[in-house]
Amino acid sequence: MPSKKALVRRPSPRLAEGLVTHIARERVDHGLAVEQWEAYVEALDAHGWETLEVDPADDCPDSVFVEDTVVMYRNVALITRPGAESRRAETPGVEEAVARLGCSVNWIWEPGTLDGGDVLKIGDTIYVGRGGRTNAAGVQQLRAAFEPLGARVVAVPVSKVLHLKSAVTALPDGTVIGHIPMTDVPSLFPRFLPVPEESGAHVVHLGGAKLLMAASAPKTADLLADLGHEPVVVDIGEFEKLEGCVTCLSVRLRELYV
Ligand SMILES: NC(=O)NCCC[C@H](N)C(=O)O
Repeated sequence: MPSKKALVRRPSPRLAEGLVTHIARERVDHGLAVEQWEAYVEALDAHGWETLEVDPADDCPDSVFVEDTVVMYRNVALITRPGAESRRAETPGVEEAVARLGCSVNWIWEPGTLDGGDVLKIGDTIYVGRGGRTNAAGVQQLRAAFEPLGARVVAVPVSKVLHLKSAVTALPDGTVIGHIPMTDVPSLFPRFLPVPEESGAHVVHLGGAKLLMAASAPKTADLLADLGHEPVVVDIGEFEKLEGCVTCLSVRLRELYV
């Protein structure tokens, strides 16, 4: 059943201590980050998404990146076991939120690790990045959770960026977009469109032709507009300093059974 709800989570007061793995640490302006987060939430609201705030996890610096804590397929919520130990305390609040929404709940268990940012769904194909945060046991558990429901799980290597979706996301027609220098094996995707900027690889389909994108990728926004898409641009610069992107600041719930 189609639904248009999105989980978001207010930035922790400790946001500036968030993990940084592939880039140099830069000072995060907390006040500006909160303003950017509010504008991001407003952009979802303005395009018909009912945003639901998961209870804040103030002791968890990276908790705003809520996408990493749960993977949705149909109305099943797979609670992850984040690859970074400092992020594991983020999951109980998310579990409670999805259970309240009537989702069936499943879990990634030790020794599995999996971050939601490593999971890209295109129809019933679920690409999963095996990289710094998601291990082989996590991939197997993802398969076991969703293949019996009709999904096909395709594992792809990720070595150049934090998560699979730091490298690639998909347009509404299923074309995968990515910045070639950050993508391990572009040929694994049946239709691949290279984009000129690293952050241009990140889009959230808001509905219709609208694509939520970061302000840091103006050339890619022009490219996508020229192909008939309608970029909706938000500045998420403070989150990009922590390797965040537009995809990881929300979890879209499109198939709740209500
Ligand atoms: N899915 C995502 O792209 N998540 C971004 C997580 C950034 C956070 N600083 C982390 O390293 O876990």
